[in-house]
Amino acid sequence: MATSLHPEATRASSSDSTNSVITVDASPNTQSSSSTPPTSIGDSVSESSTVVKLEDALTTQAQPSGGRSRRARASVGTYNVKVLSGTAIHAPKKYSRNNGEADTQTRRRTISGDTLVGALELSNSSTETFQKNANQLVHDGIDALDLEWSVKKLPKSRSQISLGSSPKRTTKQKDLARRKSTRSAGDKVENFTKKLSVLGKRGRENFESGLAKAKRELRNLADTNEYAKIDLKPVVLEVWSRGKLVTQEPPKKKKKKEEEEVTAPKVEETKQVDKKKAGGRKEKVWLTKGLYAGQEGTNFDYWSSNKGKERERLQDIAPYRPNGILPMPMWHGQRLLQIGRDFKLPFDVCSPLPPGQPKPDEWRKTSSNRFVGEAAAMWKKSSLFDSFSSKCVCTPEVGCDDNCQNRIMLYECDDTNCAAGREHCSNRAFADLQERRRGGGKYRIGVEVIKTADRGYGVRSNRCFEPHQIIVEYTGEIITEEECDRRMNEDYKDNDCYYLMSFDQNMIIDATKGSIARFVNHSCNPNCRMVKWIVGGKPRMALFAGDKPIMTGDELTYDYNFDPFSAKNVQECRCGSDNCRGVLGPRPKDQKVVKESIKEAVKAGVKAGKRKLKELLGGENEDSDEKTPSPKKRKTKDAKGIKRSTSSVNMKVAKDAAKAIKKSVSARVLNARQAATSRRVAKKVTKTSKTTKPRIVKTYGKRQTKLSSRNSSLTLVEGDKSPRNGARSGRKSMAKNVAKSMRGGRARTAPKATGGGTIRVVTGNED
Ligand SMILES: C[S@@+](CC[C@H](N)C(=O)[O-])C[C@H]1O[C@@H](n2cnc3c(N)ncnc32)[C@H](O)[C@@H]1O
Repeated sequence: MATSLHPEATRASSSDSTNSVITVDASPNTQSSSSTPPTSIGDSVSESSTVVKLEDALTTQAQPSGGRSRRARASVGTYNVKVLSGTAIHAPKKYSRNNGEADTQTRRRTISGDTLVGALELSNSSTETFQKNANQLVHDGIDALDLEWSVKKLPKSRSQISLGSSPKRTTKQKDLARRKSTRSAGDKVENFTKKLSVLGKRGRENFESGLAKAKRELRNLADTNEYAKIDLKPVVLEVWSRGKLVTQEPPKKKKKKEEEEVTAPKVEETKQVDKKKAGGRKEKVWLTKGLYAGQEGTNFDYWSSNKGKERERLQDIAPYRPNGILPMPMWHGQRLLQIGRDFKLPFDVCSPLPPGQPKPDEWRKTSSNRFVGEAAAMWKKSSLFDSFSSKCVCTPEVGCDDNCQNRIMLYECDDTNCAAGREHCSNRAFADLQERRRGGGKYRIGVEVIKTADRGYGVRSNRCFEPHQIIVEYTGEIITEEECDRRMNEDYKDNDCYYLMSFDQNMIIDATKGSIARFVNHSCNPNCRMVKWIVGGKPRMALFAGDKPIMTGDELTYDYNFDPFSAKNVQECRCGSDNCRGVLGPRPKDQKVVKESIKEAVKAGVKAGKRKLKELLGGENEDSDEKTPSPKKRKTKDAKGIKRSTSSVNMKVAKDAAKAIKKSVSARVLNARQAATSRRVAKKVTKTSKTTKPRIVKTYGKRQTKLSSRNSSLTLVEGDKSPRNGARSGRKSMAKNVAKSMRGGRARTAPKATGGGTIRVVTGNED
């Protein structure tokens, strides 16, 4: 039966309090089991005298507390001597092994309480000091050993203990570490050991052995479950995963978040559940739905131009999906499906024309100009030859840009006339062309002949060209006017088609033997220009891209821009452009005149009528020598017969004048209409003349009127198989006209005037 040394100790013994240090052993000792005082001397002798003193002391101390303490005092005789003497630890184990808990408690008692008390009991004789010291020492011991912390709180294993020293410790672990250090080196322990020095040898031995045991116990307890509430798992908030630092939220924060999530609306919850896997990681949507899953569509800017029904139609094909600064490739595909666009494969991917295309038989190709007959000698003799020189003053820093003098004058730069140098000069189109063609091949040459549906042969591009880039040179034989006439009358007399272009210094390029450029057709909305340049002191013609780039496969065209000498022979244009003039050449001048003539006729008629009216009225005024009265005055003043007759005469004159105006206006309108009708008839004749052979010779010629114009003009002479004389006379007149126009051009010469050469093409109809 267990009794307590102190009323508090009694309470403690009945509880699991960690402070219950001085509880009495529950050993079945008969002496101690008896609640009655000792009846024999032996009994009393067996008890230490200090026990009596202790009893007294306790009694003295317990007296003021009343009856209960008395009972406690009465039970003093039952104190376990072993316990008090500090030998209880040597008691047989069977007495202290009722259960695990009791065992643990027993061990604890043994370590700190009983031993110390026993030691004190032996060494102290004074009851009061004993009491004080006992209490003090017990408390100090408890503090020093720090047994107040629950062993349950200790880590379960040594490895877990070592975690406490890791750089990232929890507060609990830190606290534990602090306590440990206190226990090992604190002041309390120091005081306590000082006090221990007053103990006797046996007491010290007991104490030391107890301490050693305590250490062992602690080590053992480290592996028990008693270290509860300490994080069993290592607290790792940051980990490296697949080369990335993954920071986990601290548990507190996580808990808080979880609480918030619980209160959040259910919809969000379900969303998160969708996104998250069981492991807590986000589900990779693209694994199941593809890389573009969840991507928003393009902003569909290209729809902005489509309004109304068109937009509705497109909406039906695929619903509008807004947003997206840079649409993903798939939306480009969608755009293609919806809007559609002409896709042109580059030439090196797709050969533009299938094999077996019809080729012009009569064409003999040359890639450079060649003087024939007297042309070369005449060319050199010309005083203008010396004028073909220019020097640019461009610097290498700036290069030959748009301000290059040579460029403005349509002179190509070369090593002799360029100040910028080859590397910095961009005014060498012909040299570039030569370089490009040197390797040969369709792509480098860049053009090929095609057969058009209704315009004979034509030329199309085999590659893309930048705006203003040189495409192909117009080359042929350079002949004099006389030679041109001879050829037309003799060599080409049976030809349907002539390729003669007025060139320079009264010379003509005959491209019958010439470059592919001769096949380039006319368009009222062309994509190219034929321009004459001075290259190395010699004029050369070439086809250049227009203001827009040219795509692979585009048919190349330029504006023939020829000026017909006669309105009778105009060839119908089949270029098919929106702004087609209807004829090969500029819009006939009298077409504009028609409108103007009507207007002018009306104006003139009105003017004439007014004049007549004035004359009538003015004559009257002159006769009277009076100031012209106001109509009111006159009314009141001249309300007589003469005046009346005068006014009636005036009325008659006015009527006549009005009639005259009417007549003249209607006559002029009639004239204008007649003119228009005659032109329509002439056009009809021309159309029919195209289909019937032999044809009338059509002679056109035009001098370049715009000095700044880079476009060449074309003189077209359609082949004629009608009576030779007529044809000859036609050709002669054509040659004269061309020569005249060219001479005129040179007379007013400015270098720019040479920019547009006069082109004269002699062609037969292949239809
Ligand atoms: C210099 S050739 C062009 C090559 C010619 N198509 C051929 O097969 O040799 C000019 C002639 O081509 C035809 N042509 C060119 N452009 C035309 C167009 N826009 N409309 C109708 N015919 C055109 C006309 O018959 C014209 O006389």
